Amino acid sequence: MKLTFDWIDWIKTNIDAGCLPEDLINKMIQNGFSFDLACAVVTHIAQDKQSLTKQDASKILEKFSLNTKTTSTEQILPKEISNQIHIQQQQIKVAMKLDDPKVVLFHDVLTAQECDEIILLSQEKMQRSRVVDPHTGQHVLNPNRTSEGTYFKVCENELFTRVDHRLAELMNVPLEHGEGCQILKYGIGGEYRPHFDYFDPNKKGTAETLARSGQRISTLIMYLNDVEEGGATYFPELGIHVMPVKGSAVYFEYYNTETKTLDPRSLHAGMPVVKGEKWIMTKWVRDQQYST
Ligand SMILES: O=C(O)CCC(=O)C(=O)O
Ligand SMILES: [Fe+2]
Repeated sequence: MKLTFDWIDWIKTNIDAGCLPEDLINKMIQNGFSFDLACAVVTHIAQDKQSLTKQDASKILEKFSLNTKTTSTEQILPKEISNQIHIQQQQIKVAMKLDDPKVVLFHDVLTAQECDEIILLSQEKMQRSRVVDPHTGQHVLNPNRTSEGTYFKVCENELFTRVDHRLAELMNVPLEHGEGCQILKYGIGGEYRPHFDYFDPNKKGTAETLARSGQRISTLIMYLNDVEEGGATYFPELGIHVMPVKGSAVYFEYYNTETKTLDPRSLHAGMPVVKGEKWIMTKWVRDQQYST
């Protein structure tokens, strides 16, 4: 069970009303919290007799979310209680959030200038996109993915040092768990048919990457330009279309590190571009340190 702002509020209200800490701890355990976490949070709040500001509650949430962060993908994005996330100088806006499965739409993850700079740097080194063949593990051309692409190693230059650190903080994962950002460009008719970002553990070709860097757990797709028509990222199982807006991004999770289960509801597609072109940047995150 995940600690939320509402739970902190509930504990404080009941402590102030004279309830016994033991009763609150029991209630939390009944709701799926671990004994250790329930004890730690209730004791912490009971010790402070002051009134609790929203800022205090956020601090408590951060402190105790960190303790449990790596045990479950539910712990990703602990700062989502707010409609804004302040990272570096960037004021990232939380525009929409689906709890289960977790899908979050962000605005202003990248500045317009960063988007333009990334496109410019990528233009020089574009290649037709390849996918990992699940049978052989080789990178092969695939008709399901009619786009051109390139990638930048983690912290490859000054721009990506800044951006990769920002994305690690936003996705609440260690920098080293992120793959290098991948850039894709789709022309008219270009698309990426429905697929999963996680690796099928039953396929021979994925064994090597799974053994080396672990499973992918989450994705952030960032839109580097406004597409004139078409080009939405579509989640058919959820009925969600994310329209490309320059600087915005869609985040989604699909691997529960506690139960080791993959979530097929994360099926998604890049819909065909009808007018204009579409540029995106994707960050995939592993459950272990990523190495090539
Ligand atoms: O083009 C899109 O909107 C989807 C891209 C995608 O699925 C990916 O990069 O994994
Ligand atoms: Fe994808």
